Amino acid sequence: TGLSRPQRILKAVQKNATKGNPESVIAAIDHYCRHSEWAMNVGDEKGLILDSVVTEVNPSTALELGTYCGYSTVRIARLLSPGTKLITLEFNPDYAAIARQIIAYAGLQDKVILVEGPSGDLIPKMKQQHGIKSFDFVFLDHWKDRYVPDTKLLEECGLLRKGSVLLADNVICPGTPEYLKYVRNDPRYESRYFKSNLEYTKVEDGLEKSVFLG
Ligand SMILES: O=C(NC/C=C/[C@H]1O[C@@H](n2cnc3c(NCCO)ncnc32)[C@H](O)[C@@H]1O)c1cc(-c2ccc(F)cc2)cc(O)c1O
Ligand SMILES: [Mg+2]
Repeated sequence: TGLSRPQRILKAVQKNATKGNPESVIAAIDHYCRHSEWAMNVGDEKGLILDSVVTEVNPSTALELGTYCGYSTVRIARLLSPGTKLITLEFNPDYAAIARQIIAYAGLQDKVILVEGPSGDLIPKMKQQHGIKSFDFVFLDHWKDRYVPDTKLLEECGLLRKGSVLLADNVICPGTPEYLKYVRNDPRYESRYFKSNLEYTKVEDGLEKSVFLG
């Protein structure tokens, strides 16, 4: 039945990007998804907001929920200081295999730890498996109905500290109403909405940045 969409995205990277050049990998995926076929990457517009928050936080420890093809993984990892790593969780082995190749093509394999499996099982293992005390930065971009349970799990596992920053994609489209209620009503969070557009479209979407106050 031919190639999958992630496989076609990988081919576009191999054809149009320069090995070891993360900017060219990002540009190749954005060009392909804007002009050939849409895919659920955070994209170039929301990607600039992601970049600015990652740069501001300059995290020593970072977590991404939902790798998919690794587009936002590359965006985040390219901005990390030397010696720091991004842990990204992906439970679909086919997507994980593509993401590994895209991350490697960007030359960022040494800055990324891609762990295959469901976040619900993996989050409680972060301390003992990866020596994580807490996460400075978390990017939520997996199933939208999992943002609240996984945020609560991060709290319960003691993986958030005073000042940890959560950045959530798609809070308008497809939408995460429960999550917005949670972080906007809980006094332990200071939240702010960054208005943007759904990747590669003119439809409104945005990112919610929430600082855990401890
Ligand atoms: O649905 C969207 N994203 C989901 C991402 C899922 C990826 O994350 C992986 N994943 C999911 N849950 C978990 C999990 N844990 C939870 C389960 O145990 N643990 C580990 N990995 C997980 C999947 O395997 C995928 O790789 C979306 C849609 C639109 C959209 C907008 C408008 C439209 F018209 C159509 C679509 C736009 C977007 O930017 C979007 O992000
Ligand atoms: Mg998304």
